[in-house]
Amino acid sequence: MANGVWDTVLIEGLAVETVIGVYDWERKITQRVLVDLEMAWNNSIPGGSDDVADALDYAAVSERVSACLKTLEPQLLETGAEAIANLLQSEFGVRWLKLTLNKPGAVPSARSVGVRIERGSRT
Ligand SMILES: Nc1nc2c(c(=O)[nH]1)N=C([C@H](O)[C@@H](O)CO)CN2
Repeated sequence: MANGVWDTVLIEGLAVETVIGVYDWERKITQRVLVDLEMAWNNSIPGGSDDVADALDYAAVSERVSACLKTLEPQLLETGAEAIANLLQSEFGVRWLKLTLNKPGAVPSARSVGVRIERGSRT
């Protein structure tokens, strides 16, 4: 555990309206995807400096994640999840993340359906 980063930055329930789905009718409409993110970050540094430049800026991440899903218009939630994980690692330097994409309403008899992935390492 020594030298590992166990702090995280959270985004919960980020709502994104985008074209998503495998069926023809789904390619003609937008649907709501809910994004939940937990991202490893050493929060002791911004906690000491009080400078957002040292923080993982959840506002910037939210904007980028939303733009990614809107541009990608994926068929599968899995495709969207992989794209988000890749951009968080390459553009924001996030070393570990847990990401959940929910598509409420996709299965009317379920409260929600979705996928969850975990990428990277905290050590
Ligand atoms: N594992 C997945 N299963 C399904 C997905 C998906 O993205 N990942 N998508 C669909 C359809 O688009 C569905 O949401 C339409 O109701 C079906 N299964």
